[in-house]
Amino acid sequence: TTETQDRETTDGFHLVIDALKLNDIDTIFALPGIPITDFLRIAQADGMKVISFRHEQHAGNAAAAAGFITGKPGICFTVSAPGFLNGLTALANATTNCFPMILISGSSEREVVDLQQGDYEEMDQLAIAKPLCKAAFRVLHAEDIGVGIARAIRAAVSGRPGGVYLDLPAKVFAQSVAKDVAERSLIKVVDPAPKQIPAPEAIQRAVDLLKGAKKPLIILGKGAAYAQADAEIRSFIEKTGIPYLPMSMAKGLLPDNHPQAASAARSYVLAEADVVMLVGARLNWLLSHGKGKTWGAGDSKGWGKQQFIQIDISPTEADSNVAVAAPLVGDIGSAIGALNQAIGSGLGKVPAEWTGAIAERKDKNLTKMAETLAKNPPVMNFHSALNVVRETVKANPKAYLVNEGANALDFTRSIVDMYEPRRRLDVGTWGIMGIGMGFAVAAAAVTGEQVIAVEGDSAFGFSGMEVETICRYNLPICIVVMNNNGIYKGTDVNPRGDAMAVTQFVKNARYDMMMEAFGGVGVTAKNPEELDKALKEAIASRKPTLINALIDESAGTESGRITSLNPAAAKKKT
Ligand SMILES: Cc1ncc(Cn2c(C)c(CCOP(=O)(O)OP(=O)(O)O)sc2=O)c(N)n1
Ligand SMILES: [Mg+2]
Repeated sequence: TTETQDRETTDGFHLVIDALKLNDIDTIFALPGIPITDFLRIAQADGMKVISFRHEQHAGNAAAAAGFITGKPGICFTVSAPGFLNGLTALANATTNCFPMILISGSSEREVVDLQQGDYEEMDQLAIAKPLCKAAFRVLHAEDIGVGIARAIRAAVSGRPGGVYLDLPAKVFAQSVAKDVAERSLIKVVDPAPKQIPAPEAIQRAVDLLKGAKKPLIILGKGAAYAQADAEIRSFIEKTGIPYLPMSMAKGLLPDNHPQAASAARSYVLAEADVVMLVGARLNWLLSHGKGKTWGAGDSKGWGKQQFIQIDISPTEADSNVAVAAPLVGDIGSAIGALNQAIGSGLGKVPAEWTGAIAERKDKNLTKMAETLAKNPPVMNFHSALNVVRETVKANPKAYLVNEGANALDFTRSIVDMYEPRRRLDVGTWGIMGIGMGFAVAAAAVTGEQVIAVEGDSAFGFSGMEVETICRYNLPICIVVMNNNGIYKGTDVNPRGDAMAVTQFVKNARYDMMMEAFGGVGVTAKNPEELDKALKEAIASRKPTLINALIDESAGTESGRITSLNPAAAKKKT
């Protein structure tokens, strides 16, 4: 009878949930629809936290950010074909950022897809996902769900973390499986991200290089933040006294106002250092590929005089751009731990000429910044607005700071200091717009902490509809839209005058009303005092809030810090 049948069988829906729960995964970021709606209902009824979004890209971004924050793969569920494609951008971005996430999409039946018979939302999703992510698997039988989830978890977090795709054709969910078979089919993954211990000779080679350095520098990448080896890293930096530069999402590993922080003398230390230790930082475009003017080389393709030590989980990362004199392959916790072991109480004093020269430039630049921040121009600009955010984050160091835009990004990165690890979530290696609300929802949902999202008005537009998601779950997120009426600025001109210029938006748009539309708090801030008051109220109330900060539309530059990446516009034909 169905009674006995129920007692003895389970199904694919429940096997997916049991496999995730068995591996301590309790949160799913998703957008319902055929064939996953009932799965999401059952998961929610079964006690999983299911956060349902308005566009799959933001559900995927939330999964990626959850992965970066927790070290466990974030889970994103989408419908087939168009839903899957919407999730792909987040999956590819997670893979580029080395954030662990698993995109699980329902898909059409293999026999129909492979014969191209025109199924509902027919697409060969596995083949399309493969080149864009770290690993991709498909499960055809419910009793393989345990293996599928286990392999996806291990692939997402072991070695270099990244995005994994898991394809579940619709009928797998409904397949029934005898309970005892189901029990045996589930896998609790043992040690999904095994330590990779660096070889002693690699440690010695690095120590010898540092010992001989006159101008050593450490660069901390987001990999160093992700590693959650915070005490080991801090101890190595303080024991050696070596100046360090945190890349954007490594800010806060040590407090940005730490005496050895060299960010305020960034261009000087990159050009002048003689031995540079990269910790979870790749020598990609963000570090000018390790060559050219940034590194003190005469011509743009020339190599500087630096000798590089590179701590990376992947043995093939070394020499990707310039020679690496001391590759240190292993997980960052093990590598830094072994280095701390090898150096005992330290490496001897860093030459005072070097630390003195850095201090001089830091003081000069910080004094100049303080003067700029102290100005209170009649029309609020990035500096006077971000001075308020700077003080707010200093007073709330555990708050997560989500940040995207161009000027809104670059000025926030240099003006708003971070004091705790993994609290700054931004556009990452790709410099992608649209991560804002997905990252903010993940940070708030996974940690319960206050989130402050500093958004360019263009950047906000990519995920703005998720304001409804934020209100629906009543998340402690305060969005500050840096409203300068456009992409980069609001003053662009269309020479024909028959339409707004291509980078302009509606003047003084009322983004705050979007938040009010869904029951949140909307505020317009015309000056720093109003911005400060609204931020304080948002943090005190922990209510979803959007502050529409009106910023001087002529402030800032095209593309912010990366203006030089714009191809030179063809000279106008005279
Ligand atoms: C997905 C995507 N689309 C477009 C871009 C190009 N882009 C875009 C569209 C930016 C928005 C800049 O405008 P904003 O209003 O967000 O910031 P500011 O006005 O403060 O500079 S920054 C940037 O690199 C991108 N990086 N990512
Ligand atoms: Mg703008």
